[in-house]
Amino acid sequence: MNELMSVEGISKTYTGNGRKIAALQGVSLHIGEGECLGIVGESGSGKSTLGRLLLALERPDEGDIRFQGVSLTGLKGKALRTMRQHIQVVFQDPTASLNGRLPIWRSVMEPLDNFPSVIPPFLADTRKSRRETAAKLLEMVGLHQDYVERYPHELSGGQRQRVAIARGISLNPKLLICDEPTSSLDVSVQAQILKLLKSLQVKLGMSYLFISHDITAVRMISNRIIVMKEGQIVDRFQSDQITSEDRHAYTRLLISAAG
Ligand SMILES: Nc1ncnc2c1ncn2[C@@H]1O[C@H](COP(=O)(O)OP(=O)(O)OP(=O)(O)O)[C@@H](O)[C@H]1O
Repeated sequence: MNELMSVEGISKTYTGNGRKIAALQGVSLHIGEGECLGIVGESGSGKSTLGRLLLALERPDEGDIRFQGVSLTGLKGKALRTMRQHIQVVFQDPTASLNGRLPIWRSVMEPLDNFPSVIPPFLADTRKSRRETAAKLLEMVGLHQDYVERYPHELSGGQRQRVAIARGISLNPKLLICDEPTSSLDVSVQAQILKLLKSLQVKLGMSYLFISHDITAVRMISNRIIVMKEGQIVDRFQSDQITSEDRHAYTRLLISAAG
């Protein structure tokens, strides 16, 4: 499997209330092309910080992040913008990530409006019309095209997350960072969203970094899993090795807490 992203020894420290918080300490990992890497750990273990650094929204204090061999840590201006096209994100709370004053089609089109020259193969027939493009993207995430004219408050939580996923895939990214994408949803809706993410990954050949505190959700979708605790990686394994005796005591604790 070709390597898409590699992370070498990254650290990030924040200062809050006059004290230093080591959010990440010497984290190294890689993500292969077409693979889903799961990141699991309890609240505060550094998962979202890792996601923000991989999105180049923040820079690490130490270490390097490479995307297809190119270091993100040194990128600026146009080069950074171009790279962003390939790494997209779906956050936990679709209500916060969608603008409540805009019809759905405008939110879905936001990334494509920022990259007018990008024409993903699955949008080749529709790219001339923004509403048609949005309708096609909604169809890809299992929503009827009539939803293009609706507003976020008219949709359920699961439907809003589908809209956020439609926006996340719109530029045909190589990597989709999913930061707790199912955590705000009811259990039955969570399963549907995981199923959708899985099928889109196969269809579009994307890689995922799937971040969650929920080891059950992570194991359902990931090829490999990394377990984080207090800013460090404490365990890493293939998903089918989750019950192996080699698992770290903390991984076992997460599994037994999940029931
Ligand atoms: N901008 C910031 N300023 C100060 N401290 C921060 C900042 N961002 C994160 N932290 C701290 O860094 C640590 C790691 O936070 P992070 O959000 O990455 O963890 P997490 O595993 O994603 O947890 P959660 O699921 O609760 O978001 C926490 O102690 C958090 O309070």
